[in-house]
Amino acid sequence: MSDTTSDATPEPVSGAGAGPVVSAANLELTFHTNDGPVHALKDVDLEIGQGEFVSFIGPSGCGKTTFLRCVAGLETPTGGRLSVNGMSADAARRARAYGYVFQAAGLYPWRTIDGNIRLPLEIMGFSEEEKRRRVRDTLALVDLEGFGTKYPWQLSGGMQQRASIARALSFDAGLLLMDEPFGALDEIVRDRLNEELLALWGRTGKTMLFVTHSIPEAVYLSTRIVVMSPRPGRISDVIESPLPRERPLDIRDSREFIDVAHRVREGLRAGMEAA
Ligand SMILES: Nc1ncnc2c1ncn2[C@@H]1O[C@H](COP(=O)(O)OP(=O)(O)OP(=O)(O)O)[C@@H](O)[C@H]1O
Repeated sequence: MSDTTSDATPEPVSGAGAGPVVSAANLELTFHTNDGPVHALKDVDLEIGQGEFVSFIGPSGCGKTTFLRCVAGLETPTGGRLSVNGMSADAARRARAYGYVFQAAGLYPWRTIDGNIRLPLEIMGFSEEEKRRRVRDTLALVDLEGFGTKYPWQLSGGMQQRASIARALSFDAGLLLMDEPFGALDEIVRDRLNEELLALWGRTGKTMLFVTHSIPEAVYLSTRIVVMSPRPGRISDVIESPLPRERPLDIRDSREFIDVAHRVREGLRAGMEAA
């Protein structure tokens, strides 16, 4: 939809109602390839409530991305049930129930940062005034005020990833799907973005699904950690974090943090041995 065709502002899409935001029961996905079937997900049972921060951790190829793509309605499960905001994942995708952040920032190089954040708003037909307001507000949320007129290549990797998060937040979906968004960044930048993401989650109350390979990142960010094992991708442990929601970085030195990290590591090891 062009921005000149509508002055109306679409309904917000953040309301998920009282039920779980994501509900998966016996979820299965088998890819049929030339080399035979690939069992990417099997017997996945998981409910994720409004405002949770859930990380998915597991060895390469255990189905983390596939699960996120199922929630996003980008893959069709071959068995079991899945609902997102109480509807099918496909209906939730069409209702723009989520923002998606990928490992690579994926910004269009020919658009400014403003222009990149505007893109989903243009597609969704927000009014010009609303587009301006939302771009301004989301730039502020990710601490990029003053960078809207820059092009992606003029920003550091960490700033580009913040812009990509702003783009996913701009239409105020209640659910944010993040697939290793900080995997390519150095540790210092990653630490800072982890702190910022936690603060942003605290301010917005969104439901977060976050894929990572890093145990400290999963433990630092999450209210729950889903440990997955490979061949086929199953959930081998779900760990409730005892950490408070307010988490300074040095919480990583605390006993509770080290204990949760230890349990994640044990879960990963047990999953690998069982596979
Ligand atoms: N479109 C596809 N067609 C066939 N096989 C696929 C497809 N997408 C994923 N797979 C396979 O499904 C399995 C799960 O892949 P997935 O990308 O979900 O794993 P992952 O846990 O996210 O891995 P990584 O941590 O390396 O990103 C892998 O064996 C992968 O090769």
